[in-house]
Amino acid sequence: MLDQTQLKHNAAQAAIQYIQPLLGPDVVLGVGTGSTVDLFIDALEAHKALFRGAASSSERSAVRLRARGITVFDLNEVSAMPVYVDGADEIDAQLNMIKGGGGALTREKIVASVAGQFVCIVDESKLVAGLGRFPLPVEVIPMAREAVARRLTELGGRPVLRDGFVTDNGCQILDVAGLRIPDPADLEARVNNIPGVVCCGLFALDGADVALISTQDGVRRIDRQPA
Ligand SMILES: O=C[C@H](O)[C@H](O)[C@H](O)COP(=O)(O)O
Repeated sequence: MLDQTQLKHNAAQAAIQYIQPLLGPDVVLGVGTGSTVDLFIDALEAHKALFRGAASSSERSAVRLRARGITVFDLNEVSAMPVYVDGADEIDAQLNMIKGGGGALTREKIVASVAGQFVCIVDESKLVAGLGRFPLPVEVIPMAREAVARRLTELGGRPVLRDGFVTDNGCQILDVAGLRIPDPADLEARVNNIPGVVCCGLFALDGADVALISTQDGVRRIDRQPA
């Protein structure tokens, strides 16, 4: 029986295999944030001669990348990247996700938007029939926090401030339990439209293109189906 760390490790290794044909001397990879991505970064070190560097979705991952000898580029220096690799807190079979358990959701969405494809690496505990058990992280501008919280309550949620946490963008996170999410893209648009919201952790308008889901029986791949 593999434990969760071993499952995450296998997902990270599967991502290394997946990206290998995409590597080249000019290639900058998009690298996400979290404990699964930490293992991906560690595995990436052995291949660092085969690509130019990485653009990262957090200071945490940037520090780890540099410690492994991988050059980290400011996203403003990067006009294209073939692939972005990141974890998720929940993912459904349509490859909609909830992300932001580590608070990096906004930069994750930005870096992913530059990439040709989003490869999501998770262990099987993250695969759900419907999103919403994991409280939705919402990054807010601090002066708008209470106004945003009231609007999220009107949407049926129970927002709770992530106490003492400041994002890489100097903002705060509301974790919103209780939301019903029958249509993830619709809710993503609605939450992102609330004044004072920087970004919410739903990734449905642009979900993952490929999921590598690590199970006790091996890594299962799901490709996004055309709409
Ligand atoms: O902000 C954090 C990210 O969205 C992570 O990708 C997500 O929380 C999953 O992290 P982990 O791999 O540690 O479960």
